[in-house]
Amino acid sequence: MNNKIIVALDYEKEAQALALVDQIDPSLCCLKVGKEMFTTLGTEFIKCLHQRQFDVFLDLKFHDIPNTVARAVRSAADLGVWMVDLHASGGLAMMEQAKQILQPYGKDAPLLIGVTVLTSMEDLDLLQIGINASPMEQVIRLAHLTQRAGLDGVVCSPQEVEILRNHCGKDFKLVTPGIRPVGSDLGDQRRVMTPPAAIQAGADYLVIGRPITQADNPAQVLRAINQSIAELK
Ligand SMILES: O=C(O)c1cc(=O)[nH]c(=O)n1[C@@H]1O[C@H](COP(=O)(O)O)[C@@H](O)[C@H]1O
Repeated sequence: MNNKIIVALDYEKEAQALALVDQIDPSLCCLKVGKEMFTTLGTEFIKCLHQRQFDVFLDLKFHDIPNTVARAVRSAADLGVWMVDLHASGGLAMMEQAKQILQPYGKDAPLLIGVTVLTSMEDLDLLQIGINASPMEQVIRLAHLTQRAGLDGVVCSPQEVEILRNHCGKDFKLVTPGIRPVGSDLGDQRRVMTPPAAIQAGADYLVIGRPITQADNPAQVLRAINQSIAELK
């Protein structure tokens, strides 16, 4: 898996998503299907992307009792997705059970990733939900818990990557949304970095949505971002 870019296909309609997908090559990026498109289109859409040879990150951020989450993760594995995620704040038992259910899949199991603190959140947002810690402190705490449960990595903001790399080692996957090329709109993202800066900090994968999907020429923007990363030493 050499692709560093995961394009977040956050579109209302299948035709909009396929208009982009059909212009690009699977060597350029992986694709993320999230709550909007999965709720509208379901598993058929995942199969349609697999037919086009793309690796798919099923981003449904499971968060429930251990039994329910583990069974949902097994369904994702049966779909053949490359990566699936759950909220690390669901706790150790939930994450351990989800990891456990993937054992029979061996090396065909999807990467199982824990979401730490959403990239849209800052100190005050955490305080409002009763967490009296900075995003950095909370991300580190949840990353340790995720690693203890045996998961493959975490979703965090690019701003936490450098420190997490030291805490969690080189093999722990760091997946970072909150990516904004210079000059692009922040939208609801708060803890952000540019694509080259996130890669230089040590991110394994960059999740990028609107800067690509809302562009006049999404395929061209994707190629430009890949180029900006390829130029890094
Ligand atoms: O798990 C995610 O992918 C995710 C976690 C997070 O903390 N922040 C975050 O933005 N995301 C997702 O990453 C994508 C970012 O999209 P843009 O803000 O449009 O680049 C969206 O599909 C979000 O659902």
